[in-house]
Amino acid sequence: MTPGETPLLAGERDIAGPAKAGPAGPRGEFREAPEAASPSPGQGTTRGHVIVTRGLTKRFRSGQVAVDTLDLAVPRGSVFGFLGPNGSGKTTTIRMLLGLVTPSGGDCELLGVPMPGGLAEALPRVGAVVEGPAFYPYLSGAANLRRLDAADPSADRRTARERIALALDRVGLAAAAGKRYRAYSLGMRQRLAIAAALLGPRELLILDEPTNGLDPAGTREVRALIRQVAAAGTTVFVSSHLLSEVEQMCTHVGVMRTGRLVAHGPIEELRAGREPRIKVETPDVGLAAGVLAGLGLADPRSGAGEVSVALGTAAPDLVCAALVTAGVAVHGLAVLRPSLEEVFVGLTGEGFDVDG
Ligand SMILES: Nc1ncnc2c1ncn2[C@@H]1O[C@H](COP(=O)(O)OP(=O)(O)OP(=O)(O)O)[C@@H](O)[C@H]1O
Repeated sequence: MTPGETPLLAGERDIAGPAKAGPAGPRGEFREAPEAASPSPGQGTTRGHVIVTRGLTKRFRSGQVAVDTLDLAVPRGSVFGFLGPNGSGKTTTIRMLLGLVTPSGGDCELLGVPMPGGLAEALPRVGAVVEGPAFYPYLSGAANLRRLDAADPSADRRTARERIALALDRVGLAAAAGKRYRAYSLGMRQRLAIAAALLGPRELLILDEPTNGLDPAGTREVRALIRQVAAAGTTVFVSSHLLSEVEQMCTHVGVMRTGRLVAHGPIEELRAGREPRIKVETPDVGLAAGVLAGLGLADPRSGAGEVSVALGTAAPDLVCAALVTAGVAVHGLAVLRPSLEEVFVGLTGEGFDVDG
């Protein structure tokens, strides 16, 4: 959210879609940007990407470059985590995608349609929880959705009732549909915002920091909902400043830092790109190190009462057996896989605030 901007509802990040706006690879290899060449606008649909940007840039009048030559490609069917610390340009990017902010340079394409020219075609197929109208505290969840739906010129009046019921059901609020909004928990409020974004069939759901300000229970609710929405076939593009959150729910990730994309690709490939290590806890560090070296395991690191090496393709049980056979007192043995954070640090050369 832009500094100085006030949420329409206290304590909450509002709302909803269909993505409103004024003029508003499949599993490729994980790599560092900018070498990760995105498909050109116009290639998005053929390559199965729902969002494609090329050189997308936003320089505000103040001179601030919020987004700097962004090349992004979001595969259809993914849950794409748009990760970066506060102020790294995530919201500005989303606003440009939805036609809420005019880019200063570059191109973007939403669902295969060049923006902003194709807004009218693309936006009804996109749900977004970025900004928008407030929910009314004294109206029920269902009544709030009826108001939003009635205000959407692209929505079909004849199907409103069933679409609203379906949306409430999808977010698990069917039983609380008649309850006043002000009685909703923060998690329920955010789920209602997502329901508002799902009032029609959407190919893409864009969520800007959907768990911001939520308690752990609300966060879990929203995460579970995102997984469900994705499992039902909607691509989800979700921004977050929390690495652990992205790691838990996303299939792909793009990492922003000061307006630039510093890495992007499938999370699994990112993890797989790092070699596991095996750590032995033992009072016989020297002896253990010798055995591990004898097995051809490289990159030894010794500490007090422990030694670790790169595991490579060796089987941990055989390593353990070799240690024991050689007389090493094995007090503990663990295969360590680097956390995503460690991988990012390796890729970007620095870490960032993962806990918010
Ligand atoms: N309207 C604006 N005018 C001037 N600068 C802006 C404007 N909107 C955003 N910025 C600046 O652009 C940079 C990127 O902001 P943006 O909101 O896109 O980041 P973000 O990653 O979404 O962070 P947050 O989660 O805190 O919103 C920040 O330095 C911000 O202060």
